[in-house]
Amino acid sequence: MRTNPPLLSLIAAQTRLGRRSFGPFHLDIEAGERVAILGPSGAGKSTLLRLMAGELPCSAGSAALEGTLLARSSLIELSRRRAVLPQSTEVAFGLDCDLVIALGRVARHHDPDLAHIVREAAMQAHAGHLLGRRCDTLSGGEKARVQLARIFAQMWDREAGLILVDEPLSALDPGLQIDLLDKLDAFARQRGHAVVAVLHDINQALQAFSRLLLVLEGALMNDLPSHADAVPQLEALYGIQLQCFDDGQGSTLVLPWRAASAVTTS
Ligand SMILES: Nc1ncnc2c1ncn2[C@@H]1O[C@H](COP(=O)(O)OP(=O)(O)OP(=O)(O)O)[C@@H](O)[C@H]1O
Repeated sequence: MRTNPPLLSLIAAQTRLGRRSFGPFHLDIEAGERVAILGPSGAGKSTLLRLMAGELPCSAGSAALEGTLLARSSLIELSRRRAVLPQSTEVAFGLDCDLVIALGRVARHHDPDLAHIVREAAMQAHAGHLLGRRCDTLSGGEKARVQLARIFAQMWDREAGLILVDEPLSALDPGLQIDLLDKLDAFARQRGHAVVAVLHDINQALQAFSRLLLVLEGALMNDLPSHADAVPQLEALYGIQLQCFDDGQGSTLVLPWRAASAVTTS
């Protein structure tokens, strides 16, 4: 019998945006898990992530972090236990990158290692060379690295927390995508953090994540292990055919092939 509550627990959780309702979502995230959220554009992936983060309220059901309702947690409490990298993060007022990364630690009253942690977090996110630069002068990929460094700084000296990221790699070149995904994984593994990521790249999800949440039309269509067996559900999710390849290291790679409707009519 389990004694501890799950790291994150959504129980029939629903939320609303305008007239549209999302959910009910019913799922647990356990400490140290690697979970990818996949689905077509506009399906509700970011909305689910924001519900998990406590950024959107539950209109029904509940969302709890380690047994405490998100709605009853202060922002300072939440920032100690979970970090969020949203899809777009525009920085106003031309702040320095150092300051943007340090914002990850703003909830701490006493932070004697701040400068060291900001520097180390920047190095891990390949943003060390950007320290001292104004954030509003950076390219999209450079901004993404600074924001990832902010998350690293926030969760640097925490254990078994939750990292929620929304398309963290989409502005990066392929080499940096692979490298930063490895860095995020290593960072989280060293500290026992769970990672939940909204992704558009099915191969990244299959290779670097152990569980897939498939979201369609505002609802959770499937919650299943990240494995070649998930390919039929992925095809149904996107309405495409996926050709599968063995990567020679025990994982499956997929190539989007054509729209499912085109297949049936040909
Ligand atoms: N404030 C809002 N009011 C009304 N509708 C909204 C609001 N914010 C988002 N939506 C709509 O809710 C739906 C889900 O949005 P969401 O950002 O969760 O989708 P997504 O799956 O993350 O999409 P993408 O892959 O394109 O980023 C979209 O149709 C979007 O237009």
